[in-house]
Amino acid sequence: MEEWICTVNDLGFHYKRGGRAVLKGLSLSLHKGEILGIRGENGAGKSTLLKAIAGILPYDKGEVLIPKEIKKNLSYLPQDLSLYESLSALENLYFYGKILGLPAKVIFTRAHWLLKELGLEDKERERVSALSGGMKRRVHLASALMRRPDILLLDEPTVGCDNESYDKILALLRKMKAQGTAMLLISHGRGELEEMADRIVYLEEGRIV
Ligand SMILES: Nc1ncnc2c1ncn2[C@@H]1O[C@H](COP(=O)(O)OP(=O)(O)OP(=O)(O)O)[C@@H](O)[C@H]1O
Repeated sequence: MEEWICTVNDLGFHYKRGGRAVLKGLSLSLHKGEILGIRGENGAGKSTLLKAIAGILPYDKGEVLIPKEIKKNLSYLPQDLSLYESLSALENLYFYGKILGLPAKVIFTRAHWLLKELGLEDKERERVSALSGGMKRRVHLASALMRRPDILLLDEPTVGCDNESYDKILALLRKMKAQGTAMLLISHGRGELEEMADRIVYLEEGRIV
């Protein structure tokens, strides 16, 4: 049997506001090094599921099992951009590296590498506010990769991207996979899941069907 890295059993969740159950006994497993694609209609609960796995939402019932040493090395990329517009790409990455407690030298080495991989080496010192939407998406992804994660939770990583940004982002994700990172990937876009995922599951009515 394949080794799992994250198992979700019978997960239930409802938002206080709204009251309706969003996750209704959802179960899934993510295996080591795997990319698991998650599909579902708008409002099916995909983002809610990622937040519950990331530990941001306290679920009502069920369990999320992630080995302790892996849990410390989990990254979550939210759908909404979380960048300081008035800071440069490099300064944003410095900020995220500091949150992780990394030494400055390590931060700069990693940030330069990420920005180069994403085709932004000549934009390092530009304010984020001056970058295109696709370039912002690339910096946003880099912010979640300041340390190589064992598990990466991706909520629409290429939404609104031009072709170049899309290609750069997928190329970096492939590299991360080759380095052993497992991913849960939500996407609506242009065959991204077919291109990237080892398996695709469907979320419907709060469950995987
Ligand atoms: N903070 C919140 N408070 C109350 N209800 C919420 C909140 N966030 C999401 N919801 C509701 O929970 C349900 C699931 O939302 P969620 O964002 O998880 O779906 P999704 O599958 O990611 O949708 P999309 O594909 O549109 O991003 C929706 O009905 C949504 O309106």
